[in-house]
Amino acid sequence: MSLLRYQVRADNFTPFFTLAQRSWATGEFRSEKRGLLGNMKRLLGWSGCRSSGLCGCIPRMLGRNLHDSASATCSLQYLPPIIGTATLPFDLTGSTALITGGTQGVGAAIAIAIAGSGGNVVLHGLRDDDAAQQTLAACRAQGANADLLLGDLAGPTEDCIGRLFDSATAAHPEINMLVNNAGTYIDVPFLEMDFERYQRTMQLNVAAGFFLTQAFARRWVDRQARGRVLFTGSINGQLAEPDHVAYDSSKGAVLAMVKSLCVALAPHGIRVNGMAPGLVKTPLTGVLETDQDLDAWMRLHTPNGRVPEASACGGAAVFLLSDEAEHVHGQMLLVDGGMSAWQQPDMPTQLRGKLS
Ligand SMILES: NC(=O)c1ccc[n+]([C@@H]2O[C@H](COP(=O)([O-])OP(=O)(O)OC[C@H]3O[C@@H](n4cnc5c(N)ncnc54)[C@H](O)[C@@H]3O)[C@@H](O)[C@H]2O)c1
Ligand SMILES: O=C(O)[C@H](O)[C@@H](O)[C@H](O)[C@H](O)CO
Repeated sequence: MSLLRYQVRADNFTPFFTLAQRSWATGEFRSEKRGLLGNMKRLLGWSGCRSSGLCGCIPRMLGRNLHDSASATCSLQYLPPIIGTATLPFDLTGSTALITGGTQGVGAAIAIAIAGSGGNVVLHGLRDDDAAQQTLAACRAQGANADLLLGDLAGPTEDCIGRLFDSATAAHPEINMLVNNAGTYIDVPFLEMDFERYQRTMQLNVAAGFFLTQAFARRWVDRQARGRVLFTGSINGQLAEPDHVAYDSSKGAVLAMVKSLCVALAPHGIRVNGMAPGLVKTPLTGVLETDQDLDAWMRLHTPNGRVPEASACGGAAVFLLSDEAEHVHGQMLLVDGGMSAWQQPDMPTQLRGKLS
């Protein structure tokens, strides 16, 4: 049993703190959970909060967001107003994520953001190459334990999922977050699409995430562990493109799966959400680096005028995985610069004028 005395300015925690904003919370916190007090100190350090020699936090936050069986007491003291806003750290300390397709692109950006938020990562990818090694190094540079597992998730479902699940849980039994990110698109006009390419798209983009989530959910339910699952969807799960019928169908399925899994797994304490990028720069969309016309067209059709690096997806992923999103279930968060909010971006102004 360890003891932490705390004194914290309440306006640093307004999202959680329903009491008077101009106040100090002081009190004691006892925990039997190893490492939790260290986490609390780190959390408070990050939020720039002043402490009374020792660090601490409000009991409500401890009880609700860290799921600890801790006891805490609290008293309040009225203080003059303090100007400034809180920054809330999304702390993943003590968590380990398996990220499929985590070696490059969007998956690597998610991995690096998780590492930067205190979590550990197990990257999964098709090959061990320079990109994979760079991502591992970037995660380790942030203090994370980082491992790499390889395998092809577009193969026969039970074999490839079973192999990844067995090797990941054998090496990292503590995995409590699954990021189903690996995906591919095959850009073929609908009338030319064949069964083999359709099936490969669906196997990787849909079936792999379905069965990997099932394997981890069974494990977490058995162990009464609160797992978290994040899918990488796409804006194409909600908006169509002519030559993307298989891809769009797969991402539409991911959107529906996030909602269905939420309903199936929330009663077990498992949270499932998705993050849907618009167009971001990754090896998959490498043409953007060389094709100025395409890049310019995409900027023109994105309200914030940007086609960002994949790192733009990291913050949304970390938020959805964090305890700060504890009541966020079954959502697909679009990270698209506003593209999906823009109705008929191609309509010329003179035609649009006729509508008004
Ligand atoms: N780049 C974008 O603009 C964009 C936009 C929306 C959604 N997405 C989605 O983001 C996810 C990642 O895309 P990206 O752009 O980073 O792609 P990418 O090609 O840069 O990276 C793909 C990752 O998946 C892994 N992978 C590929 N095929 C695999 C297989 N058969 N088995 C196992 N792993 C495999 C690769 O090793 C790599 O780590 C995908 O689900 C994609 O649909 C990307
Ligand atoms: O999911 C994705 O990989 C992206 O959304 C792409 O499909 C782009 O949106 C499209 O290529 C632009 O036209």
